[in-house]
Amino acid sequence: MRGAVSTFCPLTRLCAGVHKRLQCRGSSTRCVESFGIGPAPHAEGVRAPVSTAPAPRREIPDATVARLPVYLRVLRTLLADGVDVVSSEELAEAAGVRSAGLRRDLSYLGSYGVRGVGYDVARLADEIARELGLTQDRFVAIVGMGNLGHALAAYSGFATRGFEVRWLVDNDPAIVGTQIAERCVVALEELTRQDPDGLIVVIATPPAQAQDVADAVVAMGVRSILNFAPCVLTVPDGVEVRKVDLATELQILAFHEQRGRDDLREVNP
Ligand SMILES: NC(=O)c1ccc[n+]([C@@H]2O[C@H](COP(=O)([O-])OP(=O)(O)OC[C@H]3O[C@@H](n4cnc5c(N)ncnc54)[C@H](O)[C@@H]3O)[C@@H](O)[C@H]2O)c1
Repeated sequence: MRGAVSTFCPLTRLCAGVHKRLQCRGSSTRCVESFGIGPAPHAEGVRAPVSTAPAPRREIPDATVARLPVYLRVLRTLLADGVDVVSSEELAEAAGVRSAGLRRDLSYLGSYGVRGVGYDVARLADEIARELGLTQDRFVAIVGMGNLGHALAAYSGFATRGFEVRWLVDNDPAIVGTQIAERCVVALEELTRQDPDGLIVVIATPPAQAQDVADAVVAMGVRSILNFAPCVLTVPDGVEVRKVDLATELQILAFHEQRGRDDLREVNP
């Protein structure tokens, strides 16, 4: 059935070639939805598959997920500048990626743009935000209000990307109750009494305390942790931990720089 619709789909004609570019997988409904052009009449004798079942979730590679926030940032800047449509080349250049890679990334979302026209900026931004789970309110709790915690609390970039820093947490009685970045620091016990829905916990404690903090917030129902402490956290299935380690990034840069120098020496001994 899917093959039959793919072969005879009248949208090839109606979309003036766009449908081919979509590499139709047999669903003209999907084509209509992808381009927001409204339902199309179907050729005689050809029936579009009608399904009310939700489309199966497509696996998205981690590398693509990592680039989606970059695309979203660029798209929101374009929106703020009043740009309605952007070509894949323009979007790719602004995001610092190749346009073929960008098109492949966006194809995982079912976004193929319109040939010769480009992507609808607002629509694509919405799609990416939805895919990233940013249509739900997200709150951040920073645990550990030392040097790093202070810097993170003062960082305005969370709010501009839709993350409200709601809780600043420490276990030092000298710090609990003080104001940092116009917020009152609370004890960890206070945080664990809160609703975990939409909460992401940032751990900025010394490594020796990070597992205890992770255990406490997992027990309250938190499912997302961003860990700055240089240690491996053990968490149950269903809890996602991302690790940030600037020193590791520097080591990777050092590795590539050394490789580059070695390559040059091989060319010009
Ligand atoms: N990933 C990175 O790139 C990166 C960069 C800088 C620092 N770090 C790491 O971030 C962490 C914090 O660094 P820092 O310089 O801010 O340290 P810091 O000593 O200045 O601050 C740590 C804070 O954590 C609090 N704390 C300790 N145990 C706690 C607990 N159980 N509950 C709540 N609060 C607790 C302390 O009271 C203190 O205020 C360290 O693990 C450090 O190695 C990582």
